[in-house]
Amino acid sequence: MITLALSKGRIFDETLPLLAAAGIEVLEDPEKSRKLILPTNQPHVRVVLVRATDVPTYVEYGGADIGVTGKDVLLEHGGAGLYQPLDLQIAKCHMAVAAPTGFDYARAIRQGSRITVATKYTHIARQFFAEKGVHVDLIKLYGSMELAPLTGMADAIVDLVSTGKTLKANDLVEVEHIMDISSQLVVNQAALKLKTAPIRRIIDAFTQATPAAAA
Ligand SMILES: Nc1ncnc2c1ncn2[C@@H]1O[C@H](COP(=O)(O)OP(=O)(O)OP(=O)(O)O)[C@@H](O)[C@H]1O
Ligand SMILES: O=P(O)(O)OC[C@H]1O[C@H](OP(=O)(O)OP(=O)(O)O)[C@H](O)[C@@H]1O
Repeated sequence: MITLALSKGRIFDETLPLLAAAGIEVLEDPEKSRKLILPTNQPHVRVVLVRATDVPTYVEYGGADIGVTGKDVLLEHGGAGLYQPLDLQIAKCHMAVAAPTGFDYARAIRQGSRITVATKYTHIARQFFAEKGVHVDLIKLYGSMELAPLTGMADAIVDLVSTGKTLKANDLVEVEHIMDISSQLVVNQAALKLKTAPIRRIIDAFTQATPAAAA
């Protein structure tokens, strides 16, 4: 049995065409079913639905053999013990620093001021500001980061940006591009040794179906 960990929403939706390329069809719609283990047309392949932030943990501890997870989640998790063979080029966005228009971020940085930054991505933020030599107080949040500067709790945020609509709707502007983000295939190292052939088949099919491989 091969167990694949996915999160509901964009990761599940954008992984479906890759699964199709591997001849795998998920037999139930996660938006309609309350099941957490979904069968596929291949009796030896199943999908488990977990929180996006839990995908690396499931794969690390063998709850799943393989998984699809954002680079953001992977960097926060640390990626310990995970084989990362492929950037799938799906769920693309970027990590950015954003601030209210009224906050002169460039000036604060120039003057070496200490700034308060709210984010779900504390590892990425800490490393980014450390490399820039910026003094930051980080406030860990689990969602709705945009609210922090609007309520006066933080000077800026570190969050994911795709269309920029969320920032715009909350009167925030992007002031730094930290890194491009896409989703990665992650594999449990022990599973790769024990189930080499079926896992390799999936990696190869996904590789063929990703834009990078086609280019
Ligand atoms: N607006 C976006 N556009 C494109 N990709 C995105 C966007 N937001 C997030 N992503 C990517 O998709 C992944 C999954 O995001 P999703 O919104 O499904 O989960 P989440 O709500 O961040 O996680 P959790 O449920 O664990 O809090 C993220 O880790 C990121 O890599
Ligand atoms: O630049 P945008 O296109 O507005 O996307 C950015 C938003 O997407 C993510 O959130 P979430 O996954 O909750 O948002 P979504 O699923 O509604 O895009 C992220 O945390 C931002 O809030």
